[in-house]
Amino acid sequence: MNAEKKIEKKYVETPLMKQYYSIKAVHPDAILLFRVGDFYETFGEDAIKASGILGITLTRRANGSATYVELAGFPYHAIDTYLPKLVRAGERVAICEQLEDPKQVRGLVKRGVIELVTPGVVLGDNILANKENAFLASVYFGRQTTGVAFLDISTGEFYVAEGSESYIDKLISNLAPKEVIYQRGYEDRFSDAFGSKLYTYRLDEWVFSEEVNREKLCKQFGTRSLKGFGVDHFTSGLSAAGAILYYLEFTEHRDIAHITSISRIDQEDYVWVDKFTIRNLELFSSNGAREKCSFADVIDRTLTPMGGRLLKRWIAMPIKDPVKIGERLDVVDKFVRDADLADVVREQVALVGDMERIASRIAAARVTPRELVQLKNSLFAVELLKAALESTDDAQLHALAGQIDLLEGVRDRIAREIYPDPLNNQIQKGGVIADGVDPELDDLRRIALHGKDYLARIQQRESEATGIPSLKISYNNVFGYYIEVRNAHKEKVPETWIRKQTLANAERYITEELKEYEEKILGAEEKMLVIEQRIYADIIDHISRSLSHLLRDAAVVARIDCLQSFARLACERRYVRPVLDDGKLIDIRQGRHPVIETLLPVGEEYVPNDVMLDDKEQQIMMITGPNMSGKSALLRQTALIILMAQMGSFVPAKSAHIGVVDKIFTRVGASDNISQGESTFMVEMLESASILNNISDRSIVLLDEIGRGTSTYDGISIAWAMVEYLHNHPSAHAKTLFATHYHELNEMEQMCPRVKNFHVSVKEMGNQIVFLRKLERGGTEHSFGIHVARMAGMPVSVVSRADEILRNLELVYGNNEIVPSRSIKNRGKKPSPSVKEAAENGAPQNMQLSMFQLDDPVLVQIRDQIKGLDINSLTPIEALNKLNEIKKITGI
Ligand SMILES: Nc1ncnc2c1ncn2[C@@H]1O[C@H](COP(=O)(O)OP(=O)(O)OP(=O)(O)O)[C@@H](O)[C@H]1O
Repeated sequence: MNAEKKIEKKYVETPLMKQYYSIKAVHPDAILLFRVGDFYETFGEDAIKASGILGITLTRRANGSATYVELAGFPYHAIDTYLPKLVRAGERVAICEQLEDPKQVRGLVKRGVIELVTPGVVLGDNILANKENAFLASVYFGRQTTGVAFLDISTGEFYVAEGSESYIDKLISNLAPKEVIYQRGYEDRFSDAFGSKLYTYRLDEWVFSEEVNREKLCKQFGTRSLKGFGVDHFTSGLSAAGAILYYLEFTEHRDIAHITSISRIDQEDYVWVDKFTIRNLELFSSNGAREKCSFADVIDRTLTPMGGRLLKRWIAMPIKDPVKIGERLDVVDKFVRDADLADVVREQVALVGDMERIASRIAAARVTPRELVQLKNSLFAVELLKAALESTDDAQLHALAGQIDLLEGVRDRIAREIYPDPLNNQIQKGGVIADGVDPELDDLRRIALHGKDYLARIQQRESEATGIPSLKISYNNVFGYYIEVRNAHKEKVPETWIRKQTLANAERYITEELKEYEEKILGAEEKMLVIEQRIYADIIDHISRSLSHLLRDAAVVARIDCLQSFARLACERRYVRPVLDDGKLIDIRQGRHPVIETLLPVGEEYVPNDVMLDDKEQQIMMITGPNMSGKSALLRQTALIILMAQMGSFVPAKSAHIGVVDKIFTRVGASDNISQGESTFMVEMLESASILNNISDRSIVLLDEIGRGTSTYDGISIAWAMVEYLHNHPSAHAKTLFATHYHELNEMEQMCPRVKNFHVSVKEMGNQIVFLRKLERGGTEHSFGIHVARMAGMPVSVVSRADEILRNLELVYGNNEIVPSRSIKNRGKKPSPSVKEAAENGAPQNMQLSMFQLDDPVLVQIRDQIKGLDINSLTPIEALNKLNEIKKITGI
């Protein structure tokens, strides 16, 4: 370590490295891309990391015999390729530029960090995904509540909320931020509340000062208070929101005029869809997944990036107000019924570019000429869209049209002043501002243009005068315009020409005339660039004044895009309009799974099913059925249909009546939290506990194979108790679909009047079973697990051994099931066998006493008679023999 320090010290001695280390000291946790000439260089630890992530060569720069520093760099123009890779790898990247023109300065050039790119603060198109928000979240643990704010700097969307930590956790799952900032010192609390998978950054407590942050926000929005945004009463929420503005400054993102407002997220407005449900319903594909077959992928018919992003939010945050849902459905309905209107709308929406991201790039003065042209085209399309909506007699559509601002001033200015197809996409290179905008620019262009003819004329004249046919006039940066002559004609070159360069088979010369011309033309080029840049900056400044209108238009287009997407899907897939109300009934007729039905092989039809739930007759549907029969699919499709209805979409069913739901809870299958040190079963119990603790009478609960992760007895007991709890809860009759392999639970129907048994039907054909996938009333007796094992290609010996064991067990218990757990079944039901009965029926060798009830008379007697014997390992027959022996000896 000491040796390394020494090495660094030596480097500090060179002026360049001294400068490097002083800048690096300000950004110790970022990879510093240090601009040196045409290269970005990284040093030391940064170089080791960068070379690993980017696959670029790592070298050691020697400094004397014993000292070195690692070095890895890449050409500056490759930054668009390399920066996204570093950020995607979760690195923070500080871009350090030369702030002076090296040609103009002697000695060391001034350098400074111009931008700190972190996973949550990204503006570059090449890092951002089109249809995905890139939120930065900020969490503040306040005294009373926890506050949270979300900002997507690339679109200007800014939200604030506060509440319990589990609510904030839900919001974090809904908006999936790329980075979360929070107070230093709260590390344990943060990971307890939100897990350890998020990319986080900690800031000092003072950054979250409520008072300072209120002021900061008002300044940003140009208002006196935050009342107008309806967020004035938030305290910890505003602490979190202000910290975001601080963080933007900290990362050198100061051009944020596009952040014009903040909206609050109210818990009461949205359906509770937590991270378990997002995962269990496979709402979104995980990052980097190749196969795009999540729910979001399958239903997305949006045509704009804005629409795509909004759709994701609608999926994760469905709404609860039947009136608002009805407003969305009305528009979808209109598009479904009026195909011509839908076509016109689609045609125009498809022409609209990413107005939100363009707005952010205008604010940061990074917008490219082609993006401006795209903005102009978008505004023309928006005009036609508005006209199409106004041409209808629909009040909703009129209201939407009313929110559209045509921004003619902006649109016409771009149309007038920027070439429709700019020659360059960088204003620095010119060829962007149209003719006729600036008389001086036009004049200079004429000179430059005629210059070309002029050069062509000189070339022709000299060629004729010297008799050198291949003579060519070209330009390079070193000595400007020159005449190139092939060696074969060297002798014909006039004496007045000045030789500048000798190539392998040619010579290059300059002449007085060319020099003069060069000064004139180069001066013109430079002047033109200055003028073009000035006009461009003025156009951007003009548009900057309309950013809030631009963003409002973008929001309307996004909304229309989502609604047309729903309509298109409804037509493609024969979806129907759901009926929503405040009632407690859920009645889905012939519902289908929106994803599975699209993935079935050709020729296979999805089997639709009915699901009816209410709070009086049928609160809990207990669904049994063999493995693979379709239980999970049925559970998920029910949740998805409810979610779609509350998003405002049509649904895959023949009809659907949905009494609005406030929370969708799901507990399905294994989880991936095992890496965090929790067992599968622990995760199952944690999730189940969270469900039971949060249900209301408007909730829908999906429980799939609860108890599977533990022993049969424990599993059945827990499952049974959970159903009882759901059924008997005094105030919350949460509607529940309960899929299980434990047929014993069918007995609950007799004890709990709102529990109803169903099974997914199959047909047995010899050794095979055929899945009919139809949901039918009543329970089942068989698991067919061994059939499924056979179908899966298990070795024949295993399958037949399993068959044999099953038959033994059936023999012992006299029915199909092994459930000695009489604490559950005792309630007026036929008891499971006792140790004595089991022994007399010839219990198999693998049956141990631990499987019986603790108060079994044989067990009690043995325990009383033989202290210290490990009776659990005995079989029932051994136990009975032992007991008889003892009785003989003791004579009891
Ligand atoms: N209604 C249906 N129509 C057509 N195919 C279906 C239907 N339901 C399910 N399937 C198909 O059957 C497969 C298995 O369904 P699912 O996973 O729901 O079974 P399961 O009963 O939950 O099984 P297990 O108990 O083993 O988890 C699905 O992946 C799907 O391809």
